Amino acid sequence: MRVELRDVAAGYGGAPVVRGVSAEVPAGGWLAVVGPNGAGKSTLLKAVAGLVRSTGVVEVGGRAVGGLRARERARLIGYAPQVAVVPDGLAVADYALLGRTPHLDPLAREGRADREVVAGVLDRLDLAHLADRPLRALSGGERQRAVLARVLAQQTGVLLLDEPTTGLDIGHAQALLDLVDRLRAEDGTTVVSTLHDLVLAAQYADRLLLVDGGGPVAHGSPADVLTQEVVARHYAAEVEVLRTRGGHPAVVPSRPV
Ligand SMILES: Nc1ncnc2c1ncn2[C@@H]1O[C@H](COP(=O)(O)OP(=O)(O)OP(=O)(O)O)[C@@H](O)[C@H]1O
Repeated sequence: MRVELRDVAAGYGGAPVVRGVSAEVPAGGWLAVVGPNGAGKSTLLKAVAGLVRSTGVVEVGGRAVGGLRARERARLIGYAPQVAVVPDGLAVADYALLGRTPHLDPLAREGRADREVVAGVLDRLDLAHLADRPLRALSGGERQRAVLARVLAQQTGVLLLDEPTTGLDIGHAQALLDLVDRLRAEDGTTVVSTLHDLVLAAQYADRLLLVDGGGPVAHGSPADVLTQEVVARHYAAEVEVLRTRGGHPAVVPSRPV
């Protein structure tokens, strides 16, 4: 499902905190929104999710997000916020099952097929052994994975993931991004994510959008966007740009000797 943004501005009531953003993400594409703290990345994602007021065009599958009812939106778009508020007492599996709600008839209960979807997602996120554990009794990384389990159980054509790897160790971060990548390749799921980790962003996204001060400053392939000068200018960081074996740029901090 294609995502299209044209001259999008969004904010919280006062002056827009992000503006002038245009991007097209084809079905099965992965756009990573990167940029320094406070640049407007999360706000942009919320605008695509229809959760903050925006102007310009935000379309998913050719439909304006602002015109969709909440239930309809939840069938098309799965959104994982950077910091999710979760019902602490709920068990992991029951929480993930909430992701099936938009697919149920009103008043209907989840059926076997829904439980199977959840079991599959928990398995793939290494959460199966924690299925009955209340959310309050999870580590930070386990909790983050539970939030993603709910969103993946929603089985939407578009995934909006705000810093999905925060708090995850390198193995779980990789497993999560591999899983999302598989959904993208096999089901044509379209992904828009924010990612602070530029090494991961360059390996998984096919396009990067660099936002600074609320506006887009670079847009293109990871190799085009992640140059030493661009990163130095917009992050005020001393970095080197190495290459991975797969040819992806790997931005690493360069400590003065
Ligand atoms: N609910 C809100 N009300 C008012 N201003 C907000 C709100 N949320 C964020 N902002 C402001 O909007 C600007 C952009 O914030 P946003 O969270 O989009 O940045 P970000 O690029 O995701 O940052 P980070 O990398 O730190 O997560 C910041 O100046 C922030 O202080």
